[in-house]
Amino acid sequence: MITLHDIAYVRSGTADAATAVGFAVDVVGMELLGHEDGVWYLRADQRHHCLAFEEGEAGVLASGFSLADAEALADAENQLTAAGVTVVRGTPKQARSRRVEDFLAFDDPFGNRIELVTGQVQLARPPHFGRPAGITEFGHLCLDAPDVREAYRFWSTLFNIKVSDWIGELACLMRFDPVHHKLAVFRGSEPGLCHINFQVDSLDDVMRNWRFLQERGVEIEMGPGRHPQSTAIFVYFKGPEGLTYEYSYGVRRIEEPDWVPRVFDPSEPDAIDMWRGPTQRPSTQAQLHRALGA
Ligand SMILES: CC(C)c1ccc(C(=O)O)c(O)c1O
Ligand SMILES: [Fe+2]
Repeated sequence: MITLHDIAYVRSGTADAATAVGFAVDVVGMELLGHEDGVWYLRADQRHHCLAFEEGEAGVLASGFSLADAEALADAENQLTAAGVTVVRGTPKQARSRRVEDFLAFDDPFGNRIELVTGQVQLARPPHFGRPAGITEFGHLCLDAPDVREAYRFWSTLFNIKVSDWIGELACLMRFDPVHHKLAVFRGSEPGLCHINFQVDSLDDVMRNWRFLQERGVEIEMGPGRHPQSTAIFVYFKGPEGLTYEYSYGVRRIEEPDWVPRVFDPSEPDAIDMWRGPTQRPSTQAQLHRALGA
């Protein structure tokens, strides 16, 4: 089993770096750490970067996960190869571009490019945020896949991944540490990045960000709302070239060794946002009361 230590980064292509980077700094609130050889590095926490824009065609390029060390990386290569997964080792130049010591790359069963990295550079100083969005850390990434159950089988058989909750066959929320999820898979017709999440420091930060996004005319995709799964309060919004960002606050941790994943019904209005729950008395109760002359 391959032991994932943490999420590392999302690497995304951009045909318009100025707009993509400008949004990440001025709207999302990240720090532009710098750029080199056509790659722009955005920072949100101790990581050197958690979002890299690479000049070229727009669209997600890879999602990076960190492993403990070189031995773990070599072992991962052996396990993936034994499982019939084609593995490509990164070159020193490519590793430098990712600010990691070493890495390997492979595709999940749907064509999502995954990179396992060691020695992701960390910076001691706190980020110089583009604006005070209250970001505390890169929280999770959500991939698209046509078959969520198959995605779960892939991740849970090869990695230290457990499912925390299901939203039917629509989404799978997975963890490899006590955080409710750091990897999610959402049903989509094509591989891709559903969204990138940033944790913020307070409920006020979610709501202040929502107001800021509205005033900037940013497309709000969903929320503010509250996820019944992690109980986090969230807002999703659209950035340039279709990159969806999510701020959320209050993601729960799962400390119970005997946690049993729940299955939420995606046909229910409150499956993703518990604030969309019924506000009226269920019609059956109302009918019953009327019938009883209450
Ligand atoms: C709808 C998506 C996949 C989703 C569902 C639940 C949570 C959560 O409980 O925090 C998310 O962060 C999501 O992005
Ligand atoms: Fe999310």
